[in-house]
Amino acid sequence: MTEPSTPPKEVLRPGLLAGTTGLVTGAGSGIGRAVSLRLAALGMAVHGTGRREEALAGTATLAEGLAGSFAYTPCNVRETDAVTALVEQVAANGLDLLVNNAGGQFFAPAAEISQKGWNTVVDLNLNAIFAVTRAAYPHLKARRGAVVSMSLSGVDRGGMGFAHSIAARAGVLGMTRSLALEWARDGIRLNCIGPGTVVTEGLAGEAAREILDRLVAATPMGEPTPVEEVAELVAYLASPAGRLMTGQLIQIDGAAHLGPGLHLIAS
Ligand SMILES: NC(=O)C1=CN([C@@H]2O[C@H](COP(=O)(O)OP(=O)(O)OC[C@H]3O[C@@H](n4cnc5c(N)ncnc54)[C@H](OP(=O)(O)O)[C@@H]3O)[C@@H](O)[C@H]2O)C=CC1
Repeated sequence: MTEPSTPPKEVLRPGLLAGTTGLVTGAGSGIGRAVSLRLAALGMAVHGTGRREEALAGTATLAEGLAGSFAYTPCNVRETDAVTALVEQVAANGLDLLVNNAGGQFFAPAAEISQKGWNTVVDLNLNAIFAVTRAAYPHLKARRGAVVSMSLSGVDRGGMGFAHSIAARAGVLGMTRSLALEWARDGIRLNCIGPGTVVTEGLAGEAAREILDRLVAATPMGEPTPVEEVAELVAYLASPAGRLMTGQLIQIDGAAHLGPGLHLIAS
């Protein structure tokens, strides 16, 4: 059998997530937008957040006509009180899925990361995730829901150029595994996804071309991870088929985590 040149990226059945509700952070771009659109296509009522209203509005436009829906509220997830209030508002009528996707970092050798820069990245990629997840807990418990947190390929082995981000996301992995235990009898499942290189806004420009080329060259399968394939994995984890999957780091990265390492500075 010959392989199709463009493999199908959508394998889940229509209507799979009808009647469910989800919250996606960072829903206005990249992976978060693709995840939101796929969940809505499968019937979920998705609520998205992020700082830029126009980006969220763009996702809403793309979601028009899908089986589910996409609504949004701009919010900075680093503002703990605001994001906690948002979770309460969104989850008031039930919450089946939380996708902790908002995140990011700058690439720098650790010796050049200021304390403020470190704190900013840890606030975004760890502290905000705890705040949102803790606020979501009673609502997820009521619906035996799921949490998916976007991490990095190779997060458990380290990488050069983003010590702050890897430290934060390794913290999220530890939190995920701990809460998978604490909340197991509540029926709440928590997992991390580790994408390899994903060509989104941050890596799509000409200036980022060299970084992208280096990352793809360090990926044994020799290609970046399409956003649609990350989205399909999130939907799978939200579905009944993922019922017994919890406490895991699932790397969707063309074996990048087994390769030479995805380093953003030279050794
Ligand atoms: N692209 C890649 O190669 C990889 C990405 N990842 C991770 O996947 C996730 C999505 O990244 P990707 O789609 O590529 O990148 P994007 O930059 O497109 O997405 C990041 C999203 O997070 C939102 N965000 C950032 N800071 C905040 C904040 N303080 N409050 C609320 N929202 C915020 C942004 O929205 P806004 O600016 O409007 O606030 C944006 O929508 C990130 O956690 C990223 O680190 C992991 C592995 C690889």
